[in-house]
Amino acid sequence: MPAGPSRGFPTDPSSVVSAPRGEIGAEPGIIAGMTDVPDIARLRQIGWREPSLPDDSRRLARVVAQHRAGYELDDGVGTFNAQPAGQFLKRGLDPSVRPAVGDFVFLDHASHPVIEAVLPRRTVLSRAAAGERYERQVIATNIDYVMVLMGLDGDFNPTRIERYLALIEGSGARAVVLLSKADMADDIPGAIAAVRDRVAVETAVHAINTKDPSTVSLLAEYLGPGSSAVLVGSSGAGKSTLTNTLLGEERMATKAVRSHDSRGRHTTTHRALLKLPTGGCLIDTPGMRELKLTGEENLDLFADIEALAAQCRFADCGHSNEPGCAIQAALESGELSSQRWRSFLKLHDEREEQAATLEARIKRKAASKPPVKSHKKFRGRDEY
Ligand SMILES: Nc1nc2c(ncn2[C@@H]2O[C@H](COP(=O)(O)OP(=O)(O)OP(=O)(O)O)[C@@H](O)[C@H]2O)c(=O)[nH]1
Ligand SMILES: [Zn+2]
Repeated sequence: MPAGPSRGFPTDPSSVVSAPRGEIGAEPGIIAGMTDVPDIARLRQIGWREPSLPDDSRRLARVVAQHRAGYELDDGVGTFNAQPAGQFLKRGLDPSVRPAVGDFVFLDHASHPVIEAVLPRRTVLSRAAAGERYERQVIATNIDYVMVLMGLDGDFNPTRIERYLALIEGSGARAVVLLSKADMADDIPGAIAAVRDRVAVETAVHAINTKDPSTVSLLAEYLGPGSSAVLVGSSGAGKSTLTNTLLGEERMATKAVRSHDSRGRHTTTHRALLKLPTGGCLIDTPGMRELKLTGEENLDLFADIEALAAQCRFADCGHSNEPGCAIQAALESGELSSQRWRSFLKLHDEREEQAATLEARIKRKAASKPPVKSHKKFRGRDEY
């Protein structure tokens, strides 16, 4: 796993994706009526980890939301809207270099600010996206902790946790598993053991009651100054309730879950960067809330299985009844649990299926003549 939050923020200016200054919307002559450059303490609250400010006179802010019409930013003083520079609107540009939620960006000083550059990202959460090419869609950047929330009620499903972790793997962010509704569970140690069986030893697993204010102190180690976290998990898992508890106030609408399947209604309609009393921040984007498998997750979590498979006598072994199958041997000896093998197969099948769908879509697209599109208009990523 790549280095986590302790990793420094790269500030090598040569790696900053930059648009030529003043290319679009710079509106020379309009001097912004802006507040002072925010100090480091304010930036810390929005997740700035560097000991100092970058040596650049431009305004620094963080992207907290992306709308069809542009971006919403927070500079530690307040939120405001901004447009991307022309550089980011070019057709054919790899979408992953466009500003994304979580990015620190440089802006010009115009009254209608323009994002001129995206600073290097310390972590990138992304998923595959269907397009003319096989591309990555950035979900959020510069996230230190992804808190995977799962209720200890009908929602509890250790296999799903494994799948979330596969998605987080490789992002640079660390996963923290939070088993909510501990106050309603009968067998907490059993549930924790079931999860522990499926996650890396270094992954933290906590059982919590999201309504209990003492969870704040339990989670404080992840949410200190300069830290950025996101909460993910299925609807009804308790993300909004936990957010309220962490904020110490009722900021998010929560609704009772439907009793037949323990799933909640999707009650969250906004996305934002929330500054927590513990000093860190929570990025709350609907797109993050239910991470979906895309067909491109890496299967590093199953490196042991890949290693076993490499020992099979035949390179194209189907791992069923081929002679010299190392997987079958490991299943027989108990070295590999059948449950873990089934999880691997499930994830693997899902991945293949998704990849096939994506490929078919790309082929269909290539076969049909591309429509004439205007590339002048800013077209944001679809809202979720
Ligand atoms: N007893 C108990 N109830 C909880 C806990 N966490 C959440 N709930 C309840 O579960 C329901 C759903 O919680 P939410 O916080 O709205 O869930 P969510 O994950 O934000 O759901 P979406 O906004 O739909 O994604 C609410 O009725 C909460 O009061 C917990 O730890 N213990
Ligand atoms: Zn085999």
